[in-house]
Amino acid sequence: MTILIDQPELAVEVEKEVLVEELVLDGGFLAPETNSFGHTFRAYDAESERQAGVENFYRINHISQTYDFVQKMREEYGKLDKVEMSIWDCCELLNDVVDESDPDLDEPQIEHLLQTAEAIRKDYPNEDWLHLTGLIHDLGKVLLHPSFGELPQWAVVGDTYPVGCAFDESIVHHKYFEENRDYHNPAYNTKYGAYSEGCGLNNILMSWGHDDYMYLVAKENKTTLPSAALFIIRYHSFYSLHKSGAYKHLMNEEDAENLKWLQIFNKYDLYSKSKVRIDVEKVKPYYLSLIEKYFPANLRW
Ligand SMILES: O[C@H]1[C@H](O)[C@@H](O)[C@H](O)[C@@H](O)[C@H]1O
Ligand SMILES: [Fe+2]
Ligand SMILES: [Fe+2]
Repeated sequence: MTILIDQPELAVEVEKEVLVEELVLDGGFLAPETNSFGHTFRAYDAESERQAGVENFYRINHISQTYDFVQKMREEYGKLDKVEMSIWDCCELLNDVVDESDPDLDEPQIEHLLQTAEAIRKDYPNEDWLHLTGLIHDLGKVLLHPSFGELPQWAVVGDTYPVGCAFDESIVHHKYFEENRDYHNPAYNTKYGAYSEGCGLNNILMSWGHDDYMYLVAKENKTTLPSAALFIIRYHSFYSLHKSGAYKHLMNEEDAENLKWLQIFNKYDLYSKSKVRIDVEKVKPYYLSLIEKYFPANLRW
């Protein structure tokens, strides 16, 4: 936040400066340096109680996410014929869900949704669409739930990446791709593979999981959220792009614009992970009002 003060009298200027500082300190979101296990964030090789489980998760994920698999899942889940439910009821289903791919968090996922949204709210009080994006960005993890098909964790959570072209070295635990069938297929293992320069992310297949699923749900249920929100939901786990800058040759101009919002969003998604719980009942009325503004009462999932 920047407040410009034009030619103030000296005494008043000092007073205002103190005020501005306090506002920033109290109100802004401060990213912590370490996670709740005492490590830096996303330290996939650091010895910690979560390390072995997370690495095993990525081993199975990298072996199993193939071009064919993704095609089948998109087709099956694109039907949205599993459940009819409101956004908030879905959030509550995530009460029981813990994400096995995450080295930084072992709290139930509903806490992560609220922690993300509330952190954004501190820095962007007027962007209500971004608050709601925070709340729903991981809602696709309901795929783990029995009524949504009870998919295994490797097909729901973790970082995502394109299939149908070479797996970039910056992807977490890259070595396990050697056991992926597509790694040995010349149609899929070159820089462009099944794609072409600047074809746009909308035209590539991403490994299947909660991002693409929630994107499909939001789009097909005709959300009125802006396109940046849909982009954030769809690509927030695509760290090799938004953090490492890989795969930029597949983006088009619109992707480049939306990427700016995703990079803002990522700070709150990653660094709000903590053991400090949000009081669900206290913030619920605010989020219900946003859901009502941007979504129908019941959605097809
Ligand atoms: O472990 C995490 C978690 O599954 C997140 O929801 C996903 O967005 C991240 O990319 C991933 O690293
Ligand atoms: Fe996520
Ligand atoms: Fe998240």
